[in-house]
Amino acid sequence: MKFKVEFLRSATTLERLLWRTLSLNHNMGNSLSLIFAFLAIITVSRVRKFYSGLKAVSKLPGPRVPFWPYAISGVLIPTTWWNPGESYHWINRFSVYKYFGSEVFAIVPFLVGPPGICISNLDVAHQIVGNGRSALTFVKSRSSPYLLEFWRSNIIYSQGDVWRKHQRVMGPVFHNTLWAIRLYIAFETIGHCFTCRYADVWSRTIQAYHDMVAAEGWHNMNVVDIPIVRNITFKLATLIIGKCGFGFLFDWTSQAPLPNGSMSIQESIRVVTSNAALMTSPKWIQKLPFDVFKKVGSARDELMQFLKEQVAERKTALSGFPKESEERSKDMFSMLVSANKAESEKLKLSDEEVVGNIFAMLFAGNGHLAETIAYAIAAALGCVSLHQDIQDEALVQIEEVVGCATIDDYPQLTKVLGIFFEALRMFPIGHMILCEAGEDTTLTTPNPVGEPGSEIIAILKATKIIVDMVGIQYNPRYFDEPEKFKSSRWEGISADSEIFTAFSFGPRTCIGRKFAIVEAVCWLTMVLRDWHVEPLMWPEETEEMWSRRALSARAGITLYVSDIPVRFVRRSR
Ligand code: HEM
Repeated sequence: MKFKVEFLRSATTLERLLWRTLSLNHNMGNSLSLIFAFLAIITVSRVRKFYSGLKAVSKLPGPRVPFWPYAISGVLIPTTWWNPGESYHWINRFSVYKYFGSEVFAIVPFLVGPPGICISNLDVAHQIVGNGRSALTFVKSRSSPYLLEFWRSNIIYSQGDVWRKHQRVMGPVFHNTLWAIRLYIAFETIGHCFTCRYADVWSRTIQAYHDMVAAEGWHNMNVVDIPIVRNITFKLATLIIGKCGFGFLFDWTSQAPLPNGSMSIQESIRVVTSNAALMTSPKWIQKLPFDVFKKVGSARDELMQFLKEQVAERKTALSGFPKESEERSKDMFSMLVSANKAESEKLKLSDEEVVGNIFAMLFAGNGHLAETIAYAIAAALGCVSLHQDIQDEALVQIEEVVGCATIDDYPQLTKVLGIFFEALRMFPIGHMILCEAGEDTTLTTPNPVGEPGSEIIAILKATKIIVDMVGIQYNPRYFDEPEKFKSSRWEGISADSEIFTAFSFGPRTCIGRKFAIVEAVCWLTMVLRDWHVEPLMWPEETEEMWSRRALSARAGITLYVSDIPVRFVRRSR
């Protein structure tokens, strides 16, 4: 009934006529005419949808396809010539923008989903995610309507004033901002120096490296084969975020059990992370009687409960004895709770929002925290394994910097930073930023290289906008020979520079950028200092064949890098 009312309200005269025919025929029981009328209505409404889609994107060139790539149908059907699918921009990264002769193209579906624009030009991207426009012109879009229900209100998925409220509390935890200083003064007894925060990430990463070598039994091995390198990097990432982020007490081998649960914290993080897409599917799917759904559901609920208890515990600790508070305040979770405590009642986050933020950072967004760093470091090892010369150059610098003892050495490790940046350029783990036009608007798109001037294109409200990080980072306008791994392109670019775009840019840039870079540079430094990293190849396999097999990825919530088998060969000292 609701459908009928809505349909008739928005239908054209022809569609109304067809609807009447359908109703009439239905009364007459003529099933053939019924089917015909039904198909006619569908056809007319889809044709109408298609033309309004073309209008919404100013008829920009691009694929005309049945499904929007991020609609359930578009995701479930594999990428083919008629269905772009989630990995379209990744699979076609060397050719798609060239093919359409522009850095902006439009996907217009005729069956399911909205029209959308893909962008590989930075000037245009800045018009969307940069400063300058009204916050309502382009808003963050959720790939699934169930996301908010699952992640609750948090910094990643919120907009406007709600986002500013989250940012106000979360920002100081990561940046040395005025708010942070205010907070530091207000809570001098519990405040923790902000450079120390990253020094903590650095020293714990070094510790994790040594623990890993001991626990995996590598200390007396000259050759170590690692068939799936992300298994190691995921363990590292979970450990570091667990300790520096949340103060959890686990190490490389020991597991920290959830209080009421059947699994450990690490295991629950792994289960939820690797099934994040499933958890954001409709409720009825999650209720299907499959073991995997039950396992993921209980991992999520137990973790959520555990985090709630942790908030309460930290609140008590913060108002307790200074000594006890000082201990607790060293992790970001406690900083978040105390930052929230410092806010006026009006701007405070509820306990549920605090948990929502922790939860969202652990799992939402581009996979986040553990998964993004794990995949990024895995990609760096894979890429550099094919470049012994780059490893040797990095080693010279590492040895000059004498043993990478402290975080003070970090700015001098530019070669290792270059390796990490270049791998993240080639494998942008946060592979796209999905927005949508909040109102009718325009975009100014520069003409192709060599043609001065620009063009203004009109965009209608609700059009999806994909800031394509893959497209940007493979765009020959910014990178010569983008298909080649050249870590030297980042020489002289500071770790904080927005020229490096893989962490996004503008007001909604990644707040964990420094955390991720410090951890990755530190761990890669330790590995490259002690080992040659080589591709672990099959017999008869060449480097080209290995590269095609092992250095691949697929796009989903994040860019899932494949197994990347590598071999560590001990350096002779
Ligand atoms: C290599 C690792 C990482 C990569 C490649 C990465 C990339 C990104 C990207 C591309 C965005 C923008 C997403 C969007 O606008 O849709 C983002 C946002 C964000 N990232 Fe990261 N990230 C990484 C690690 C981290 C870490 C370690 C943390 C936290 C400790 C973190 C916290 C966040 C948060 C909270 C946002 C949302 C910011 C906002 O909307 O205001 N990220 N990240």
